[in-house]
Amino acid sequence: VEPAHWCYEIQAKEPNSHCQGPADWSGDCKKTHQSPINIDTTEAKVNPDLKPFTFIGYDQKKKWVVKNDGHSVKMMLADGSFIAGGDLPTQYQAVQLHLHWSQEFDRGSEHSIDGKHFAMEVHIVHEKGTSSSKGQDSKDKNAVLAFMVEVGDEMNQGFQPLVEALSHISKPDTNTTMKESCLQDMLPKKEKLVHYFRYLGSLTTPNCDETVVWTVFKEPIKLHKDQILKFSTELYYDEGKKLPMKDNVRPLQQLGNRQVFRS
Ligand SMILES: Nc1nc(-c2ccc(Cl)c(S(N)(=O)=O)c2)cs1
Ligand SMILES: [Zn+2]
Repeated sequence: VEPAHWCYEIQAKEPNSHCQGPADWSGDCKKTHQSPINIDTTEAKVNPDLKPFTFIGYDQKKKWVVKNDGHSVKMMLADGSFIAGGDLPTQYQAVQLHLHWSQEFDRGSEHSIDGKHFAMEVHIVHEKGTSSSKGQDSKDKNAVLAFMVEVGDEMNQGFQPLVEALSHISKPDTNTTMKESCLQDMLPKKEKLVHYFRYLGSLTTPNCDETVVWTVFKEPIKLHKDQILKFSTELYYDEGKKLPMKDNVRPLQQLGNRQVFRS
């Protein structure tokens, strides 16, 4: 019998789902330095070493490949974009951008800030340096930049290429090529990215490896509600297009003995 694949609660509670919901995730998912967490801003300690980031190649216009991987929608960023600064030990190479969301705009983010959840959360996943400099399972093998998404009253033009691609990848394990776009146009203005929270945690998907340096930016991305709703109405978890892809959000994890810092 095949080992059950991991899934989110909304999928696990379907009759005959046979997939493992968050409570049953294996790997490192039951360890103590897990993500996501609630960020209590009053408890966050100012760290003057948390300097602004340098974004390299984030302004390059490309026709990104984007896929529905059955858990989220993922833009493949390999070999062009990097980050440095932000008190990271070296440059990190961007690997992929994906999102987490709900149809309810107050429960679509994985992290919460002072108990507030947002409509969506954007994750840009980076890997340390180049292949040669990568240690095995070092605590900072990955760096994820997390951006909250709020409902705004204007269309976010920078997100349109991604939003327009969704209808072409409604089924899991499908991909398509987006119209030309650049990462920079999808993010808040650089000067707004000086305020962020920092802590050491994990992937929020199995095997939940505790190898992530998390950066959660204070400044949210604003999308029009119709743009946000497109993720829940165009994408599906299943081949049969019976289960709309939404609530792909891992429950909050305990902070434990960890300290959250702030720039
Ligand atoms: N949809 C999928 N997302 C991942 C993944 C891989 C690496 C990371 Cl770091 C993350 S997350 N959510 O912690 O940013 C997710 C695999 S499959
Ligand atoms: Zn994620």
